[in-house]
Amino acid sequence: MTSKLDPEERKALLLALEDTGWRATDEGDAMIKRLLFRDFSDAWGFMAEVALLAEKMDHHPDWRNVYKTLEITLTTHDCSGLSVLDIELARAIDGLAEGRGEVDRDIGRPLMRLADSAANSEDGAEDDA
Ligand SMILES: C[C@H](O)[C@H](O)[C@H]1CNC2=NC(N)=NC(=O)C2=N1
Repeated sequence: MTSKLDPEERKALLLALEDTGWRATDEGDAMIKRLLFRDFSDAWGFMAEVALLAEKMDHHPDWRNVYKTLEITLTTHDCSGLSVLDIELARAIDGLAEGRGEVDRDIGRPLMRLADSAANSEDGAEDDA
């Protein structure tokens, strides 16, 4: 069973991912990134590659595609929060997206606040920031 990242680990790992455009979601313990592609074909091609990777990792994104935009949400359902698998998938997605999708960095509050709030709470289960 995958476990949630511990607060120290979490802070270090999430801060690095904030640089590549990952943000905290408004609800739940999850992170989100929005990519803008040239057209639907490029977005779908990218999703196909991520899907194969996710199958290999046995860890899957929650996502929403509207025409050429793609919103990817990562969380680990098995532990209701962020685990090392989300970090690994985020890094792999960032690698695949390089030079392809334009990152929308203005999609909500920073990931750092998510990292901080979990580090300060007792069990890290809720983020009420
Ligand atoms: C049985 C299988 O390993 C699990 O259901 C995996 C599949 N993919 C998953 N993906 C995500 N994002 N979270 C999970 O908890 C998860 N669990």
